[in-house]
Amino acid sequence: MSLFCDVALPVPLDRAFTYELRELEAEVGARVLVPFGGQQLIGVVVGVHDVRPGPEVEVKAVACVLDEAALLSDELMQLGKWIAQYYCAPLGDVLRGMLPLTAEVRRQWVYRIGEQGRRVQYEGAAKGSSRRSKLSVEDQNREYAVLNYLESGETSKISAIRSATGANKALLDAMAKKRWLVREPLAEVRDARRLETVAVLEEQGSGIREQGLESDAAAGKRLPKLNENQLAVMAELAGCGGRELVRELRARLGARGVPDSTLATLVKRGLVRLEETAQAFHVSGLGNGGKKFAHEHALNEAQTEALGTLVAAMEKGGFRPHLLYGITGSGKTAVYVAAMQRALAAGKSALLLVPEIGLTPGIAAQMVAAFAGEVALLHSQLTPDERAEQWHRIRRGEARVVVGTRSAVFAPMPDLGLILVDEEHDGSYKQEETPRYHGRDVAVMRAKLLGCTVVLGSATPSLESWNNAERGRYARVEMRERVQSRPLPAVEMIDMREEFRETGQEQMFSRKLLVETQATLDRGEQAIILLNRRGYSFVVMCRSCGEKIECENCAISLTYHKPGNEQDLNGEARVGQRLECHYCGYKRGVPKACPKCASEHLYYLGAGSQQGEERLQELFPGARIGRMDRDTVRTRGDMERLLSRLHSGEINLLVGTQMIAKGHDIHGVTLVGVVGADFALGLPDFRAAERVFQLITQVSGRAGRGDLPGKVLVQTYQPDHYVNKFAREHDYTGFAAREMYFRRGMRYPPFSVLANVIVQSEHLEEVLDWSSRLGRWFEQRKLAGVRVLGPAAAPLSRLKRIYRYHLILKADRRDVLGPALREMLAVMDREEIPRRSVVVDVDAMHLM
Ligand SMILES: Nc1ncnc2c1ncn2[C@@H]1O[C@H](COP(=O)(O)OP(=O)(O)OP(=O)(O)O)[C@@H](O)[C@H]1O
Ligand SMILES: [Zn+2]
Repeated sequence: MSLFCDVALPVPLDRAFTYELRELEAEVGARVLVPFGGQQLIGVVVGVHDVRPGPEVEVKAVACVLDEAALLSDELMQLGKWIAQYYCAPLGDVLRGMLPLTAEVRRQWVYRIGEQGRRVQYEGAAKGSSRRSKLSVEDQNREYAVLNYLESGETSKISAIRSATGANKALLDAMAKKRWLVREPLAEVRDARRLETVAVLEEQGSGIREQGLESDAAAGKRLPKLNENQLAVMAELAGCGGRELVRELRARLGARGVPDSTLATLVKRGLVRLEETAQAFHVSGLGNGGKKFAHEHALNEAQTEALGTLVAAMEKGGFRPHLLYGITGSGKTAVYVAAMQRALAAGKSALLLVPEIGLTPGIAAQMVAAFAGEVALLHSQLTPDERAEQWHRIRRGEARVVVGTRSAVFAPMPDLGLILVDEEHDGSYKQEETPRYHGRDVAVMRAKLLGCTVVLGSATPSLESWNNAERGRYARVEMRERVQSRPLPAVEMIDMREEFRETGQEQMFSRKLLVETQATLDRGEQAIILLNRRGYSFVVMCRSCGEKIECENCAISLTYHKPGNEQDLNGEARVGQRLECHYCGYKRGVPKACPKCASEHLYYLGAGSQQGEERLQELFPGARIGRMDRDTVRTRGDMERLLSRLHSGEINLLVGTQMIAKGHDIHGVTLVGVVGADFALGLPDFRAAERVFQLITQVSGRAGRGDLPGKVLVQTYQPDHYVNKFAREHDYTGFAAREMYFRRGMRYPPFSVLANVIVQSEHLEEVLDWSSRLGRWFEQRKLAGVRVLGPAAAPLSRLKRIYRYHLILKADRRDVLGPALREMLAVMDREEIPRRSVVVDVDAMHLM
């Protein structure tokens, strides 16, 4: 039995803390509860030993060991340490992110009587309760009751105090504030909830549905006591086949202003019953729009060959990274499924990472169809309880197939034999908070530690991965044809400068796009149009003073939103027209005059998806239009409903932001329009061209996936830009070669390694001071092989009231960048620049 353990805590310090075990036993990789700076924190044991720290350190005792055995395997502990090192992040933060088990520990407060409280109690008893107070007599009496109740000095939970005295939390906290009570956190472990509640429409209730509940007051007449809210609940339930998770139901109805209590009323009246279900997962819309699921296809030649390469790698064993470059519609999913089946057959488990399950629910359905009960899904819309439940299932080996977003790369799978990363180029794999790891790169590292096969798949690989393949670090597997020899769509560029010259008008849509859209709809086919900004207009400018209306908290133009049938972000009431900040969510009414010069000539610029929808409705009154953006799609459910209306053909014209480009496989789409995508070419970020190329290629890839060939029209002001030229030819390889040439010349990744160091504070003076001190230090230090750009104001110079300056570090080699950053962090500590004020973003995806 060891005397001490070293614990990694989620605090911004690059070190572990030593605690005394005092007869407790703790394994490396287990969680413990320990006192830290006046609170109790959960940390992970990273070492046990008998070496007492020096006398200058006060060693406290572990309060509680939360896990009998290690929760994190050796392999995951190693991976965590690698991440901490590589991304310069505190190990405690990394490990906390790897263990999604917060649900198992509920924070609770306990109270005990304080010194001041004793005095008051004594005085009160001596003089009677005549103290002057703003409180009601009732509350004053309650306060005394609480003091009496806690007289013994023991701590007590809020629930116990409340039932004894009637005091609520606000009253207790107010007492703690005037030091009558002492408030302490109590962390307690409980089992993750295993059950979910489902609402089920009762017989009597479904009868109502058949009589046409949704449409009219008829149902209301027959059952005069059902009010509007109750009818809404019944209709929603009927709409999902008479059964739905209560959680989902509440979310959807809540968004329409129906209170939670309505469901309870219906239960009381016997129209709905509640059932507990052990099934934490619920993949609705399991249909596949009449198409076959991935696992039902006999693989074609290219797919068979790709699979052969992957299976051979798995059989050989060892670390084998692959880049699967397969054009849009080449059938990559079927190859993933087949490879995963082979891994399972060999007694291994398989992990598939996807960018955002919510945006491509198709993938979840494909996996559930192929692997049924063997699948665990991990994504951001799980509640903490569900996440914990899945985590344990996976760890017990009950789910040998895991499909999930970024953090699923930490899934505690035994015998992991295959890791797949779909759409490996997607930016959402990068976590934009500490630890700022890249899920794809962590996947490759995990495969390396385990010695297993890893496959990165994409139609538009990141230049980093492409370069790794060119250099032979990754084996390249290619699928250069669409399934069933379907052609890629013809891509045509429409020069919007010429369009303006010829029509003399600035129009959102070109004449050609309108003609082709009409023809597509007339033929009974579907069209989608990309307008990659949400809202109505994304700039409101004053014609007199030239001022753009900006957010109060951010250096960002506010976006104008018209009142729509969409709900407000909290899912509450409907909102009217407003200006909204897309960074911090700040909203304000629409001013009549310029806030700066009071001129009434406000000018709305830049068409967003909401305006696109409105214009299309005017231009094509007969079209059945749908819109897909963050305003219309809030939950997985929203996305599923929208996609099923597309698959069924109920929607024949879809407008939306880049969400529409994400992996959707809608066979009726034959026309894709791209509007205003080259705006992003001008952004001050070295990945701008790569992103625009990916976007155009991916959205083009949605056309012609069924029996009919597709066509793409790209409206642009720069038809000769190389991005547009290569996109027109579907020439990824050509684009990559050209872009590599620039990157090499400018020494940008993949020809250097880069870190963005962002200095931030609410106070501009601090930001200026700290960033210039860091800048001077780099200048004097003259690190060999490291170039430092800046400090300079970040392109987004203020976000959420925080001022931002940055330094960009470029290094030739990884092994000089890491030490340079760590030295900088040490200097910051010496100079007392707070660690939380400096963000170190290694391999930053955005330099904004
Ligand atoms: N061997 C096959 N024969 C016929 N159809 C197939 C075959 N394999 C896959 N498909 C179908 O081809 C379509 C495209 O497949 P999938 O969605 O996997 O493409 P993808 O390569 O992932 O493309 P993207 O990168 O655009 O998402 C799907 O409808 C799929 O069911
Ligand atoms: Zn803002």
